Amino acid sequence: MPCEGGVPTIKGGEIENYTCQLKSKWSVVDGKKIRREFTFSDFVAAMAFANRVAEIAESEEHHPDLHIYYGRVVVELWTHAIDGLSENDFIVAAKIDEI
Ligand SMILES: C[C@H](O)[C@H](O)[C@H]1CNC2=NC(N)=NC(=O)C2=N1
Repeated sequence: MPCEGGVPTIKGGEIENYTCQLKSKWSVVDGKKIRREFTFSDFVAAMAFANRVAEIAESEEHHPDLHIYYGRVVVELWTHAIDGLSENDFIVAAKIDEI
């Protein structure tokens, strides 16, 4: 379900319960975002990955912040509507981990 507010943020020890269920190691930023860096051979490969992330974001109606560099993409997930983490962030992270 897309988030339009009205749900509590996932906080504290609960964040760890979610991150440890992800296949890869996402770091927690300021207790309100999760972040992972992906590396690639060049810019074209990084862009191709970013476009696959965009497809997931559109189908889930939940959109990460993407920082695209030569050979590197940084993905940050947080839920704007509640200014913190929701289950949607972990669902999208799990799908990105499958790319
Ligand atoms: C109406 C629409 O589905 C909502 O605005 C969605 C869109 N994508 C979103 N993405 C993220 N990361 N946070 C949100 O709160 C959010 N809200």
